[in-house]
Amino acid sequence: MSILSVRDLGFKYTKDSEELFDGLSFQFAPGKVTALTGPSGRGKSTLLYVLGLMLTPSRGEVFLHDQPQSSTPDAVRSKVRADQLGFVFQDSSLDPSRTIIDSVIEPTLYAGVDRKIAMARAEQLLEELGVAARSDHKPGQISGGQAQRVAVARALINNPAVILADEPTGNLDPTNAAGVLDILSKDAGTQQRTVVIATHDPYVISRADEVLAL
Ligand SMILES: Nc1ncnc2c1ncn2[C@@H]1O[C@H](COP(=O)(O)OP(=O)(O)OP(=O)(O)O)[C@@H](O)[C@H]1O
Repeated sequence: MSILSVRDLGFKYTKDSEELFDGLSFQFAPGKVTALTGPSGRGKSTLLYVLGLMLTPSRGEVFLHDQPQSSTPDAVRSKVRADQLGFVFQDSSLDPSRTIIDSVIEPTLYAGVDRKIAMARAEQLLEELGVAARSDHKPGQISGGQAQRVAVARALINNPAVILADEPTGNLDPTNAAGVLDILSKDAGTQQRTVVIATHDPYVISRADEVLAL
């Protein structure tokens, strides 16, 4: 069974705009990290939004656990997103009024996880990502690179089947970039999680199990 795949995929932002993805068919390998590469403007970020069920393809289909997703009602898609997908998006800025730890556990509220269990997992993830000491701080009090690692913890908190990440190492120095990739790829292997990372970073590409070039 496949966790995440696309078939004959095309997407247009408007009726008259150029179609992206050229009828792409691809199965993302479960338990593996796939780097999504390609020249600027080819549609890497857009593909993450399509895979994340935030944009609907203009042709073809996205499958999660072999189930087609495009024609499902919005409420079902929201539930699938909350339960099965984790996002690390560049523009997913953290809520400035919440502490880091509250930002990380927020997705567990929608999934109905016990707060104590959520807190313990959040603390463990933050520690693995090297931001534990700052968990009671607010986003304005941490650096861009720390915020990026908090976003990774937030994406992993519900143990999703799929992680979709847009340049997750963009603000990080090589040591921290390696740490983020370690946690993403370790989790991919042990949890059979499918990880898709849109990136230009040669280091990320070299660490990925597979590469999909758009
Ligand atoms: N909201 C939008 N409305 C209309 N066109 C858009 C929108 N977002 C992106 N595009 C266009 O869609 C194409 C793909 O953009 P996208 O950001 O997915 O590319 P990318 O490969 O991720 O680029 P980069 O590597 O520069 O981040 C581009 O031509 C872009 O201008």
